[in-house]
Amino acid sequence: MTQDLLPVTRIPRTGLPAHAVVVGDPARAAAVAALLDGTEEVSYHREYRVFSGSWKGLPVVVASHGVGAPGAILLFQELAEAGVRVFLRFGTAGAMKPGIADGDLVVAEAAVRDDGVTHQLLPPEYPAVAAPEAVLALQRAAREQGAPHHRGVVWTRAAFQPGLLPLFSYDGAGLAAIEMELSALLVTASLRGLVAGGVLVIDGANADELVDEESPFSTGAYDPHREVVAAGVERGAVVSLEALRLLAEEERA
Ligand SMILES: O=P(O)(O)O[C@H]1O[C@H](CO)[C@@H](O)[C@H]1O
Ligand SMILES: O=c1cc[nH]c(=O)[nH]1
Repeated sequence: MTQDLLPVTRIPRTGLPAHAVVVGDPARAAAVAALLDGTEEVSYHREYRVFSGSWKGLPVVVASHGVGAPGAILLFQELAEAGVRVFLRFGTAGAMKPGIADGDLVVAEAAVRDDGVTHQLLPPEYPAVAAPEAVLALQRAAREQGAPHHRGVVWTRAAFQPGLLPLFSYDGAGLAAIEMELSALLVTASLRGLVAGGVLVIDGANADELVDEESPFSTGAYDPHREVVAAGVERGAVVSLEALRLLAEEERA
């Protein structure tokens, strides 16, 4: 008999744990999953690679959603259909504020909904906010792991690089970091009464600031392939899993 699979990601409709870490890169999903006990690959279809296992006794899902919110939201929706109730996005991002260094973590309090998909689903006034308990669990886990971290509002933006049209600038708005999927996760969770948050490893400055005048498609110093970023990713993986454990502990209390 064919297993009952969800249509886009091909994850099973039932039987997944309720707590999930979601990441952009399928290779990062594998690296986070390698930290679990009893890791199993659940499915791997398109960019959506899904593992299950347990972190200090807590059953968890680790899944990749690829680059960009229109594709990522399909994973978030199907994981929610499959019974995931608590989501933490563990991604990479460009820093937008002085004092936030490469390899540091940014715990998101909210996200600007420039994601390229949720405006087709909801009025623009609908907020993308992280669950306060997720913010506090991530902050506490970062502190306990000794990971340099910050809290702030994140800009989720569909365009990674600028093109010919001028992009709106949030200069002066105090945003902490820029990435591409978080607001879609936060909105998905709010609409369904689920818990979501995000923690991002800084892999350079906002790519917009780094474009080489002579090569409009160069992202200059944007470079996620450095030791300082790899070290941040290692810390961030543990911080994400620990934060899920703290959230589960709080749910039981
Ligand atoms: O490292 P991930 O989780 O993919 O996150 C960031 O990296 C990608 C862009 O390089 C986008 O997906 C962005 O959100
Ligand atoms: O989406 C992203 C990720 C890293 N750096 C950026 O500038 N943008």
